[in-house]
Amino acid sequence: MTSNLESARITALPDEAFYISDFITEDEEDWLLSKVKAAPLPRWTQLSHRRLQTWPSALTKSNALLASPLPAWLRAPIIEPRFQELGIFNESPHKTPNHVLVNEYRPGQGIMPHEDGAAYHPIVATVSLGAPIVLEFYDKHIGQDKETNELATNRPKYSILQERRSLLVTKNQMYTDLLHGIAETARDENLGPELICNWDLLRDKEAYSCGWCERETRTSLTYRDVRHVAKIGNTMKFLR
Ligand SMILES: O=C(O)CCC(=O)C(=O)O
Ligand SMILES: [Fe+2]
Repeated sequence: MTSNLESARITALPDEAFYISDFITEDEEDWLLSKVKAAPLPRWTQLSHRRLQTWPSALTKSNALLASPLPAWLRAPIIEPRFQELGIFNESPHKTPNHVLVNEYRPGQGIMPHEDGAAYHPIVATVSLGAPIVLEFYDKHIGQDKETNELATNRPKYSILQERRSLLVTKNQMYTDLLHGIAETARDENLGPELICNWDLLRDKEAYSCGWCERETRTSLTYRDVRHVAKIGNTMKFLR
């Protein structure tokens, strides 16, 4: 896949991650946000620190997806043609994402460091809408830092600033060997070329020249390929 994405590579990272700041237009962003808002309230799962929609549906207990197409508004123009042109999912089992999470974070909200696990092929493509946010990556091992006595997981190993309308692709060891999370804060701080791995690829560095950014509501569309798809008629064994 990487040939078409090579200019978007985040070279400060040891394994594969790519960032495209202008992935969708402002009109497309407005339209996508209106589609997210148009979903009926029961589509949302309210968690304590964010809310989310799961398309086409939540995975079964055995981590299978019940075969069902993604809605048209999540397919075009993001998958067709843009992901296809970039070849992002060329190496994944179904050659296309079949599952999308819509996460909405208000100021002060976030997601605890976690890994996405074996249900998905290790490629994640995230489109950011509405406002910038910092995604942080942590070592998996919880150990004590000898100098500071802090738990190692308290400090991110890498930080990526995701601007609104951007695409972030992470794969392989970024997926399997690290945890990722979003701090529960009203303000992202320490923004600058030292700590933000994709600083050179940002659309608007000036906006962060003060070193911080006040959070506003940020919505993400997280595209992945679920490995196991259960066809209708064959679903009963997956539902058990
Ligand atoms: O909102 C994001 O960018 C991250 C979401 C995430 O990590 C997840 O839903 O597993
Ligand atoms: Fe995640």
